[in-house]
Amino acid sequence: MGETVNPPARGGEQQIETRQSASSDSFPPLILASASPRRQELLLQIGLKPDLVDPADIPEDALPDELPRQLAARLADEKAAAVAERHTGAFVLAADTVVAVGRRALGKAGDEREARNYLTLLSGRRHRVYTGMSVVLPTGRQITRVVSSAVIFKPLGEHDIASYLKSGEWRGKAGAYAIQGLGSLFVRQIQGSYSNIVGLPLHELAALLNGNGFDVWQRSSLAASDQE
Ligand SMILES: Cc1cn([C@H]2C[C@H](O)[C@@H](COP(=O)(O)OP(=O)(O)OP(=O)(O)O)O2)c(=O)[nH]c1=O
Repeated sequence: MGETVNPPARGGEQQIETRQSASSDSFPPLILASASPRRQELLLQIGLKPDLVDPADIPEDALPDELPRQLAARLADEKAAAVAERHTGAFVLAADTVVAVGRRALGKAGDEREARNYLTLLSGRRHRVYTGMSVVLPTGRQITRVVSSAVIFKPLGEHDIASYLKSGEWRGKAGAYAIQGLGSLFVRQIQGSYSNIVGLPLHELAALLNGNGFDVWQRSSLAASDQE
């Protein structure tokens, strides 16, 4: 399988330097179908540098009566499928993170007012974070999984909310907060995967990849080079 990926140029696409290890040149490329810097950072944390970042551009609205878990799965699935159409013979990875309060899904807030509503809703409560992840394999087969974590927020005062909104951190984050940033000040407890809340559940991703022909230890730049 060739390692070079030369898709047609499009907005938001980012060519990443070639892989570190010459031995990896024969591997099918890894394409990250995501514009989220968090997902790139999480992959780098385990030594995986995508060969290409090619974000999907799909509408992210929920369908009538669609539950948060289903929404996360469907969007991850659609993102991976859309990008895989542009690339063959690659591992194409996409994800979608949704914050859920009961049956209600909170995506990214559109403006400060909506962000305030979300934070008010989350204040003093336990909620769930679902990340759907979907991988299209070089064979064309697609695998989608959803991972769920629970988060308990402390009760938020007006000073907390106003200051957080002013920080701007809420932008582009499901549920209008970032656990990896100032949002951590609100988090009393979590149950389940931390990386899942940030946007990509690393343990479950590795299990999925390892079980489907992508050896994470072998492809990680952080693992010993005699892993070949
Ligand atoms: C809950 C939470 C979400 N998030 C982020 C992860 C995702 O980037 C974002 C949810 O939006 P997503 O639609 O999942 O992802 P995205 O639009 O940023 O990128 P793409 O669709 O191209 O993959 O919220 C955090 O960074 N920290 C958190 O604590």
